[in-house]
Parts: sequence; structure tokens; C-alpha cells
Amino acid sequence: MTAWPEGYGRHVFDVLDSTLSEAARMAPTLSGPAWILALEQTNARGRRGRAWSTPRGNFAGTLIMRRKEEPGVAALRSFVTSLALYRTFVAVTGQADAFALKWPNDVLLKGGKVAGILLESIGDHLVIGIGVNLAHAPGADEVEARALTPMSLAETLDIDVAPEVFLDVLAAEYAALEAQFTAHGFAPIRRAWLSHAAKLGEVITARTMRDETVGTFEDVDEAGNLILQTANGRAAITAADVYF
Ligand SMILES: O=C(O)CCCC[C@@H]1SC[C@@H]2NC(=O)N[C@@H]21
Repeated sequence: MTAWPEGYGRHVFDVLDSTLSEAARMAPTLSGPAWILALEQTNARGRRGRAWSTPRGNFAGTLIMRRKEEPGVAALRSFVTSLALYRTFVAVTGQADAFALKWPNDVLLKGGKVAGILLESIGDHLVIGIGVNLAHAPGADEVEARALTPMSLAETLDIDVAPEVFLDVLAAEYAALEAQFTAHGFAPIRRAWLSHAAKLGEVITARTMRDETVGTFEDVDEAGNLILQTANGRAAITAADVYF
């Protein structure tokens, strides 16, 4: 059994609209960081206003904490979280090679998307919503045409992990990385994140609402920007959807 990290609250709900919405409701009452888990969500949201489906058996969690730093630094916790997710997947499956990280914060299983993260600010709190396809993945026809195929742990690896068990491992992995981030800053997180990055050194496409940049994925800089080497030189991209 994994020890629950000291100082973190743990709140498990059967059904919620969204753990992000519950975090917003709970924020005024919290005295420290807290994890919120829902076994089912009825109105979950993904990045860029997309819907996110959470059937029973999948993981839907939110970590809420008071924001200690300026927003740009606090947002680097999306990398802390995706690295914690990577370590959690390896811990529960024993299959390090099956998983990879996709900038800015998706986790891939055998090249398809198995987990996504949505970071939001609520007043002086940071909320990190995490969705993991443990049991079921949406069909390829339910996601955008160029999106990676959704994958689930159960359907792809034949490994069943209960959301509560996943939460306990993730909370412990996160707490260890949060302590490292607080003590040593982003550099060690960035190095570890890059060591698991998908498509590093390969040509990828970063698309925003306005434009599309194609280039070789060279690095993630100290501010978390995606660095692409393009035909017109080096591009630092702050926010985009990445396509392989
Ligand atoms: O689009 C993405 O990749 C991010 C998906 C984030 C989904 C999670 S599930 C738990 C939390 N509650 C929500 O409503 N969304 C996030």
C-alpha cells in the first residue's frame, strides 16, 4: 500500500459534475493542498473548451493548492504533474517503455493518448485537473481528426487499476516531485520530463488558433516553452496543440 503524502487532503466523490468545479467550490474552505477524485463526472471539460468523457472506471482527479509563485512559474506544475503521471503509470504497470510525454502535458501509451491535464487558476489557487483512461478510451471518431488515438490501460495493456489506487500512487509521486520543484526549481523536472519526451529530435507541428509552426522538436526551455527549429530559425512556442 502506498502511504498518503503528509499535508495533502483526500476527498473522494461518487459522482460530480467536474472535479475542477468541485475544487472551485471547496477552495474557500481549504487550509492546504487537496486531491479531489470523482468516480464519475457528468460535465467534465478538457483543454481548449473540449468536452472530456469520464465513464466509471476511469480516473478523474483534481489537485488544488494555493498559488505560491507568479502565474508563469506556477504553471510549470503541468510538467511536474505529467512527470508524476508518467512515474505512476510505470509504478502500476512496470512498463516504462510503453509510456511517453507529449508537450505540453499529455501522457501517451504506445503512441496514443492515455491521460490529459487541464491547469486553471481560481483566485489565488492553482487547480490541476487530470483525466486518465484507466478502463475505457473514447473511440477515435469521438476526438478531432488529427488527434492521437485515445488509449486505455485496460484495453491496451490488459491491466486493471482502480481510480482510488491510481490516486494514492499519483499523490505520492506528485508530492515527491513537488518537494523537488520547491527546493530546486524547474531544472531537474525539465531534465526528467525531456528524458521521457515523445518525438524529441523529430519534426512536429504546433498549431494555435492563428497559425501553424512546423519544425524539429529541439527542447523545452526553462519557461516551459516548446522549442522548434524551423525553416525560419528557432521558434519558442508558449501554447499550442501539437500534432505528430
Ligand atoms: O483536454 C485534456 O487533455 C485535459 C483533460 C482534463 C480532464 C480532467 S478529468 C478531471 C478534471 N475535471 C474536469 O472537468 N477536467 C479535468
